[in-house]
Amino acid sequence: MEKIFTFVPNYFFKKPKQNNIMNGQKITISNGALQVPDQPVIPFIEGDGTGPDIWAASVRVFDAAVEKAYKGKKKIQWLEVLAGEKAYNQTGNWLPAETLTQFRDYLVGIKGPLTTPVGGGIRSLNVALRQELDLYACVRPVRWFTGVPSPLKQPELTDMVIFRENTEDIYAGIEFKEGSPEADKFKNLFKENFPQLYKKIRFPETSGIGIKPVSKEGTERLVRAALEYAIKFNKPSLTLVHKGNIMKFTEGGFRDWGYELAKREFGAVEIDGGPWCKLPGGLIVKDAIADAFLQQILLRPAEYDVIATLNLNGDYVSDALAAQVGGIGIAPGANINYVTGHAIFEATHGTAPKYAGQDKVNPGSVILSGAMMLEYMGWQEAADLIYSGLENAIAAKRVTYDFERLMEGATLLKCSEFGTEIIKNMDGAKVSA
Ligand SMILES: NC(=O)C1=CN([C@@H]2O[C@H](COP(=O)(O)OP(=O)(O)OC[C@H]3O[C@@H](n4cnc5c(N)ncnc54)[C@H](OP(=O)(O)O)[C@@H]3O)[C@@H](O)[C@H]2O)C=CC1
Ligand SMILES: O=C(O)CCC(=O)C(=O)O
Ligand SMILES: [Mg+2]
Repeated sequence: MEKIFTFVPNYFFKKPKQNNIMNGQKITISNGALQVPDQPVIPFIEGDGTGPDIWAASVRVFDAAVEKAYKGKKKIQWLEVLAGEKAYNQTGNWLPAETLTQFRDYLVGIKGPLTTPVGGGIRSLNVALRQELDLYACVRPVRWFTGVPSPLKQPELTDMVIFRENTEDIYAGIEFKEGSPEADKFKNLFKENFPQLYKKIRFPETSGIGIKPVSKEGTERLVRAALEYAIKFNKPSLTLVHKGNIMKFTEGGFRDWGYELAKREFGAVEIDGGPWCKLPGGLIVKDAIADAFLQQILLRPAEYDVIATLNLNGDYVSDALAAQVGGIGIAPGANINYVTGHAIFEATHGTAPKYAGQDKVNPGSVILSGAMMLEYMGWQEAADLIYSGLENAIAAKRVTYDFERLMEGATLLKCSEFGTEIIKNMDGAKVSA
């Protein structure tokens, strides 16, 4: 992967402020199980754009939920780590090595959104974090909370969990810029070795070139995680989403390797000669071509439960599905390596730069990502308090601009006020998560 570059030596800049984590301990993993101390140190990245507003609201919610659930017995010791514009301004480096070290050492972390310029400039820091820590599964649950405005007549029928492959595909960042010496060199190599294929490039002189690696190994670990999730939560189906009719050896490979894994490791047998198959417990493994899938999720969402897909498809599907249940203001996610236990939780949305510094946007996605993190840590009671606080705030129609503009009779709250509203409404009632 392309390295994130440093322009200026670190010592030239002031050191980032360190939090007081004196009493904190590391989360560890033993025999595949997380060991979570009562005062875990959790690194966080505030994020660019609207990130600081969202983080300020979210961290108050996390602390209040933990305090209310455990009455001081448990407490998160937050450790700020730098990435993005704040890191560049303070250290001259967009993604300091220390940040990666802290996420590696402390195992579980959370982040706000980070800016990626279009066209030139640095490559995505979000993608870099996932690749450097090998967080191969991007897990994005999509479900409707009662009262959230939605363009669908029956938004409650959309209840899916996306498992997006997070380390391969065109996100590997292997690209050659049109007109560059590297592009010319690559095209010459290609022409020499595959003259017939080279002829298929419509405008070879003016083409930028990208490479799309998709491996059996990468597919299998992602599909395995999705199948294990589907079995654990008794889901009726898993759908492999791909464009394998066109990209036969990458997206088509993903589909074939997914089915093979289901049969080999999970005992699936073909239904009516395949390719759909069924696990002994009844779980159906099926597949859908990505374009058709995007219309099916709107027209027949109830037919889909767990989705396993490649990196780019997963990116598109995440925002499309989020829109069905209220938008990306309320779409959480996690980047997880289920073998090492490393995980970084983050929203599906980006920095929403036009709203930066206005204390305006919905902090719900980061707050729900934090609730996912608490569940991952086994702190279910605190997570449930967050779910109940959020559901009650929405039921009272006291919401941020994205919901308020679509709800009748709603009260418009700022980002920070919505955080406070969630805290006030944590009633401890067990809700569906
Ligand atoms: N994981 C990450 O850190 C991600 C980073 N990015 C980066 O973010 C930057 C901006 O990307 P962009 O394409 O504008 O996408 P964004 O997700 O940042 O914003 C697009 C639109 O989504 C809505 N939206 C986003 N966040 C919220 C929120 N918290 N509450 C309510 N509505 C919200 C807004 O809609 P409306 O205008 O209707 O109010 C906003 O204009 C880019 O640099 C991109 O690379 C993008 C995605 C993920
Ligand atoms: O890294 C980015 O800027 C975009 C990432 C993204 O869209 C996503 O993770 O969903
Ligand atoms: Mg995206």
